[in-house]
Amino acid sequence: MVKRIAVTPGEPAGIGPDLVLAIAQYDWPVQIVVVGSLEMMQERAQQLGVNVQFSTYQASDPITPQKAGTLSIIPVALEEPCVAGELNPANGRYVVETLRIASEKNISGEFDAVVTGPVHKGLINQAGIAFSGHTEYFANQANCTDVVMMLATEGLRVALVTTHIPLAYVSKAITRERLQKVTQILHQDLITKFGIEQPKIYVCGINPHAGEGGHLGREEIEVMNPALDELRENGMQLIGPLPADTIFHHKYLQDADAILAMYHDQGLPVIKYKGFGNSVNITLGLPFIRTSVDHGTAVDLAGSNQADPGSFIQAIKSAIELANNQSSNK
Ligand SMILES: NC(=O)c1ccc[n+]([C@@H]2O[C@H](COP(=O)([O-])OP(=O)(O)OC[C@H]3O[C@@H](n4cnc5c(N)ncnc54)[C@H](O)[C@@H]3O)[C@@H](O)[C@H]2O)c1
Ligand SMILES: N[C@H](C(=O)O)[C@H](O)COP(=O)(O)O
Repeated sequence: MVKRIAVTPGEPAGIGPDLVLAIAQYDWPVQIVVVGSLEMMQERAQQLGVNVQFSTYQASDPITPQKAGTLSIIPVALEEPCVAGELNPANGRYVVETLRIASEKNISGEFDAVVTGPVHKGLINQAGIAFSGHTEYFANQANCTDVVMMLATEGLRVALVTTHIPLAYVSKAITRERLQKVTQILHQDLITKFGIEQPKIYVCGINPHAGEGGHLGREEIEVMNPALDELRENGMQLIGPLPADTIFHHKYLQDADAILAMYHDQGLPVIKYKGFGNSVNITLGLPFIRTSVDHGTAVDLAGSNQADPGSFIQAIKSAIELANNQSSNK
């Protein structure tokens, strides 16, 4: 059966709309439906010199594969007109509304996945909405207490125990319960979503040199080892905690199905260095499939035809693959 995928362009003043228009230049084996402003998308297409025929999405329409040069859209009105490259906090509410509609339609089963373009977290907060990221927003919409952010590129998957929180809160947020929950979700999804029979997960320490036997921090000894030992007793293959500065050595990577990093800037700089423009951000533990790009809003490039659509294309391909795997596992 043909799958139906919702796509949110994200921040309208950034490159998200440009990326959506770029993927609309190709045929896809799924129906792609944009959730966003029709006027803004038409204006951006004109600015970029791209020809796209828009049609309004109807849930009752037959689900047909995406044809190059066309786009189906669920129109969502901007609060104020958008100029590419000029961030306007007035449109923060519009961005969140597109995410609300996309998540609602995924939770209800009308759609098989959502692929998100980049949003500007600061601007949404300036609009008066507390927002730290799609990961946390979708978890909240789906009533999930624990979800996992994982970025993947050729030869490397990096998952995070904590996501968008200040560094000062990280150590306290890594409790035995949180570490175990994240590891369990990662282990389970590597099996069910990625077809790895016996996943090997390499776990980073929190402190320099994984605490150096307790001389440079005690979280590894007091929290991490007992949490990981309990999971090992249930048959999980967990290696670590290892020093984060050496865990990304080729010797370990060739054996690892995923690296579990303790915080955002411990794991993501490595994968973005290795695969920026080709990596995909996948939220694990949600009741629906969600993938995204590995980069931000790149407001400096909006409307300029210079945005690289590589990561967005990978995010769409990955969503299709995950949706197909999900069907064959049912
Ligand atoms: N998935 C998401 O929603 C997501 C991901 C990361 C960052 N962000 C947000 O994006 C905003 C801007 O973040 P930033 O400036 O740190 O990162 P950024 O990725 O927007 O930009 C960093 C640099 O990379 C370039 N770049 C980014 N994407 C590109 C592409 N597709 N093609 C060519 N060049 C590209 C930009 O021009 C810039 O020079 C922040 O508000 C951040 O929170 C959102
Ligand atoms: N942490 C992500 C990154 O650096 O690429 C990014 O901020 C997006 O996160 P969400 O998918 O939660 O919006």
